[in-house]
Amino acid sequence: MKHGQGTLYYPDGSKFEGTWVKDVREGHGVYAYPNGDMYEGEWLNHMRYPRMLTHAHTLFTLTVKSHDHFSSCCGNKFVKTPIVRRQTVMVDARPQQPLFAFGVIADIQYADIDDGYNFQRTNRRYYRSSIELLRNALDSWSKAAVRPGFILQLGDLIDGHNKLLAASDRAVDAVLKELCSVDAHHVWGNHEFYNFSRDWLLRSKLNSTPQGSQKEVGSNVYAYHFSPYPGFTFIVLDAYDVALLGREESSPGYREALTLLRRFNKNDNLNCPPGVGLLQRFVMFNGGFSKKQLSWLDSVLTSTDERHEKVTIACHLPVHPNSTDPLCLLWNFDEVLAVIRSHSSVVCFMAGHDHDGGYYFDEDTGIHHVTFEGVIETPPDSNAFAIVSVYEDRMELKGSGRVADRVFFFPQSCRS
Ligand SMILES: Nc1ncnc2c1ncn2[C@@H]1O[C@H](COP(=O)(O)OP(=O)(O)O)[C@@H](O)[C@H]1O
Repeated sequence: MKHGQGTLYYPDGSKFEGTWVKDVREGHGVYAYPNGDMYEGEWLNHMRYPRMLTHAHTLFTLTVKSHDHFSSCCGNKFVKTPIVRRQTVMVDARPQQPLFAFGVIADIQYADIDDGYNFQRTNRRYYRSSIELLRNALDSWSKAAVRPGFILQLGDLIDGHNKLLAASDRAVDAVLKELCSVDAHHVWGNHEFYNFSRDWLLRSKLNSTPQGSQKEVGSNVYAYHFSPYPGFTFIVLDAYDVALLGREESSPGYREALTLLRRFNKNDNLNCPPGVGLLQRFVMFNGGFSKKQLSWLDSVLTSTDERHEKVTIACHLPVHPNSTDPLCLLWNFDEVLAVIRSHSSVVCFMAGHDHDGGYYFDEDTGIHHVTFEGVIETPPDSNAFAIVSVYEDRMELKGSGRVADRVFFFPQSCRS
């Protein structure tokens, strides 16, 4: 990961020399283009600073917090030097008050059991205290200057261990009781399917589809969209639409997913990743989108493009390889990237699943890909949640604990 002062040489012959914050160009830097052009100035979220300020009338300074525990070399081309702890950037200050705000939390994985570890035994898991961290998040959201209008719960609400202990109902009731005071939009993750069938989930309180849009994609797919504020749409996607999880072994859906998975994964244990690199994503605890869901997404985005809206997508599995460990990537990530890249309205893609979190700004499209740090691997004395304040030209994410602060500027093409 690039963090601090350094120089990166790009394959096209260009070069950036300046400051990085968790792989993102931020602060002062010089970009040399292959044709000899140069830009020296301030950078934020990978973007040249003046480009983002074309609409600004008044300016104020915003201190962006950065974590100080990442500082390693990227191949042999990144020169590591001391890291930046804080930086001051300038942002458009016209809309002092956000239009609205929302909360985000991922991978709570609550279970009333003692602490444990992930499969590789590299990260500790705090099953029992994860519900306490959810309470911290709810308390913080309730005291925010602009209270979140809704919460994006990015999946894996309770842990698969509950199934083994016949405690699934008790655990999900306990967590949903905490969430009853907020308008939560629930995304489904692999642990939902360890505990419950797809039919059960569709009939449960974990189905947060708004009234009226129940059958838009098809009766068995859990995907919908909603608009909390004029000009802004949020889309919840079903990452296990094509998957072994949640399907009866005798069903056509299971057989179709098994055929696909077996093409890439020859291991007896299908949770054991095949090969290296991006191939690792072909494991049973991941899934993908059907053609039906992709074409529904395409049609929703066609409408949001026409209305010049800003779209945020919520999904359990990340879809950009640079925003996650490849082990956690959606099976047909390339197909969904092709769809969202063909539309101008998508500004942000939010996911969970990879508990270490990740972030990548796709410069070509202006889409921010954020993977949220998981509550389950967050020590009881820390936190992992965010509040996102939405303005006309940007979203400001204020992270707590392991979640870093970020500013997501909207691409020019989205601005009305
Ligand atoms: N390399 C692996 N080989 C075999 N099984 C694995 C491997 N990695 C994970 N698993 C299994 O896959 C499931 C999901 O893995 P886990 O790391 O617990 O995912 P999550 O982060 O969603 O909790 C678990 O049942 C785990 O034991």
